[in-house]
Amino acid sequence: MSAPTLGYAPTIDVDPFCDEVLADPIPLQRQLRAAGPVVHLGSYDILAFARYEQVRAALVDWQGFQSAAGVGLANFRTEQPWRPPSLLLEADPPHHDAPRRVLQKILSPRALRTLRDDWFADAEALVEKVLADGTHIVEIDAVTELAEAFPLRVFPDAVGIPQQGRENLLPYGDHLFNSFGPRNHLVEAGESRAGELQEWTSAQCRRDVLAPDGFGAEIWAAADRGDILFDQAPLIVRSLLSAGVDTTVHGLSAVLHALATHPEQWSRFREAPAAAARVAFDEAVRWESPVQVFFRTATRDIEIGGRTVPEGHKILMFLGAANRDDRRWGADADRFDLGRDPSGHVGFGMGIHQCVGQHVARLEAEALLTALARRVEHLEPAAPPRRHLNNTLRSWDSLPLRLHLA
Ligand code: HEM
Ligand SMILES: O=C(O)c1ccc(-n2ccnc2)cc1
Repeated sequence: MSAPTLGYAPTIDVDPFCDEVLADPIPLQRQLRAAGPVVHLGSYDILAFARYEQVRAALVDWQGFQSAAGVGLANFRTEQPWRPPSLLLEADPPHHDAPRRVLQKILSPRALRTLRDDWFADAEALVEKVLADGTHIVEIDAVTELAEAFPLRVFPDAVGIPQQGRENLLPYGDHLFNSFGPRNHLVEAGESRAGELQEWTSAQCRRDVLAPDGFGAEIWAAADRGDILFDQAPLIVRSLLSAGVDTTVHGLSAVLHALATHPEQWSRFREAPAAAARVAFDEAVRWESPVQVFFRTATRDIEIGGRTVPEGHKILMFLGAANRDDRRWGADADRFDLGRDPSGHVGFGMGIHQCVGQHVARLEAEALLTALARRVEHLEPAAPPRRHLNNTLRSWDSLPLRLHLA
């Protein structure tokens, strides 16, 4: 790679996708932020941003830092994508515009209002089921029994896919999020099933298998209206199946872990759960950043942070590091604090690609946390949690909790 033409970027040789960093990225995030506004990652020979200012600047500059060459390490200008590129995540305007407009309307807060009562009732039913076999104190694994169970109970039905094969959703999403990183052992472990999972996922996007009243059918109806092309409809349904489960599973795990390890915050939360639920979830997304990183590709030589990113080169945005940058969040950036205003965090991205499913995620969190607040007076870790390793997602495999019932 030609050296940047202006200034220099300090090199850090730590591999951000090695198991040790994936298990605990905080030390590397501190090192990257301290090194400077732009850092050269020796292990991949690319430039990276870990400070809030540069990450935000790159996210909103979609003309300078494009998504159409892929938002992972692989550069679609020179490498074949492992699956047909996303019409939203891996597209730039103008191609990005119509698919985005269609999903934005289908997943808007107003459109989700029709689901609110059902999702709140379902969250209560799930919490009752999980607490049923306990007396005053119940021990659970919050990952499998709550964080995975709730999205899988409500989201596939909301999309309208058949019951059969829904257990494929989590492994498909896990492989997808691994595939944004380098081809390491995590990607290799998922490759044996990748083809089968991709075929199953694509088969769920056909109009004839989708329920008549779900998000999937609404996407096909947009094609009937001419808002999108008919051959775009299945790929946009695929976006929902790719994005809609793993992300919320790990977002819910993040907020449950945060509240369980900050008991004073849980008491505060229970005083006004409806209002607190949204702040708690966004503060957990800032603090934990379930989606840790995304890449972009420079469309021209771009000056940022006093350095130049050469045209055609990939850059890596450390969203998690930006969300804990004390230049933006103050000296207590590392503290999970329900008294903070987390707005402006980049856990859902920023700009034209900002998460179009964020309102779905927030509604799921609000429903589950409100149901728990009603029945659980105190929650605490029952045993050390176990991290789930993924090239993009920060999450847990197991979160043993002890719940003291109200
Ligand atoms: C806690 C849960 C979630 C987190 C942390 C999250 C995070 C993100 C981030 C960081 C981006 C920006 C990607 C980029 O800039 O390249 C994004 C985009 C996106 N998200 Fe999410 N997401 C979550 C849940 C969801 C859900 C539930 C859905 C679907 C129902 C969804 C659908 C999408 C789509 C389609 C995009 C691409 C938008 C575009 O390119 O215009 N996400 N998400
Ligand atoms: O279109 C796709 O396949 C796709 C779109 C968005 C995500 N995503 C990432 C974070 N939130 C959602 C994942 C996959």
